[in-house]
Amino acid sequence: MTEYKLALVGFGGVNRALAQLIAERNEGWKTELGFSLKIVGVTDLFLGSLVGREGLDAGVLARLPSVKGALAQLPGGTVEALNEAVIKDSGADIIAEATFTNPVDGEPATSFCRWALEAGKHVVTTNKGPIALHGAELKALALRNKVAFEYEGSVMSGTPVIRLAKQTLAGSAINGFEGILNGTSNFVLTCMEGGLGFAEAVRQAQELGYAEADPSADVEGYDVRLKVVILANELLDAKLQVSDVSCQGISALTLDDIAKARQEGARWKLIGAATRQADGSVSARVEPRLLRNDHPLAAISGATNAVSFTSPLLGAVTVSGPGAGRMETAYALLSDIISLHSTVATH
Ligand SMILES: NC(=O)c1ccc[n+]([C@@H]2O[C@H](COP(=O)([O-])OP(=O)(O)OC[C@H]3O[C@@H](n4cnc5c(N)ncnc54)[C@H](O)[C@@H]3O)[C@@H](O)[C@H]2O)c1
Ligand SMILES: N[C@@H](CCO)C(=O)O
Repeated sequence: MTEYKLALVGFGGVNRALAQLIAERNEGWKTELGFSLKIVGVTDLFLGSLVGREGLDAGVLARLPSVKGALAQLPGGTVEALNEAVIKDSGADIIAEATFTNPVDGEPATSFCRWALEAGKHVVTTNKGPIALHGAELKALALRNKVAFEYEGSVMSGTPVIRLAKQTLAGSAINGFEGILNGTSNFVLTCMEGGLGFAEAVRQAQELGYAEADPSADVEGYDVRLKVVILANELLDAKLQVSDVSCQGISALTLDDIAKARQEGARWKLIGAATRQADGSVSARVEPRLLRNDHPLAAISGATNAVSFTSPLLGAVTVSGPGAGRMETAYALLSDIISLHSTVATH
């Protein structure tokens, strides 16, 4: 039975939920999944860092108070985030990277991924920055170092989209997609349909763990733009850069706009879409769209997301499920580990 040693980089909502999952389910995974996980390192800018080569108590970590330097209160912990040491020297086989998404240059997460891959460690991440901005380089680095680089949670949280489309829709010649790809903005629009103001709806999304560290990334569409780039490059072989995708968010929509749409049998949705053109190029955009109530994406409410892939063989194939949430996204990290385990097991 395999035991993977895991280091958690960024110990906010997602990696803390992963620690909770490990605390509650690790024993069962031995028989269910054929492996178990041992946390050997944790590092976080706010909480500090801690290495325990013999294994740290996942339950204690999951219950750690969210106060500055909290990891220094545990034996051997420090107030500094010793990211490089935890990534390279904690003895981890897998780095679970879940620091904040930087939509501008993907840092420092991209460097964390590079350090790990260069050191021969598998990387699982929910961070959209490194994939959208440096995905090709990091995938090549992983290949050269014969390790896995998995990022299912970077699009639609725990809902399987990337692997599902790449594996089970392989050969279907996907030629475009459109979707609701941001939990926060869809949650905000749903709240506003119920009469709640924009600022209060954003505050609730933050409290529920859906929003980015800077929620303007959610409501201005920048987060969706990263996801559109990831999906287009993965599934349409598009080689898009972030600047190729036009982007408009939902912050200009008022309660009046939303109420008027409802009276007319329609709903505002933030849509991310990409289409293969006749010349083979791929065009992509992020924009609020007014959808009639009978549109398949119109009924998607709250933090739920959905994406419809179009293929000449199948027509539209739509996947829907949680688009954000701490535990839902932690599950995506587990699904990445399951995937790398099956790859490692067959080599
Ligand atoms: N929460 C979700 O629903 C969700 C869903 C999908 C993807 N994601 C992505 O997953 C990642 C983590 O999300 P989260 O909700 O846990 O965010 P979070 O803000 O709760 O946690 C991020 C943590 O990273 C730490 N951090 C920031 N900079 C750091 C640095 N330089 N070194 C070490 N630690 C650093 C912060 O202190 C914080 O504790 C983000 O990239 C986010 O975009 C989140
Ligand atoms: N802030 C993001 C998290 C998931 O990527 C959202 O609300 O969709």
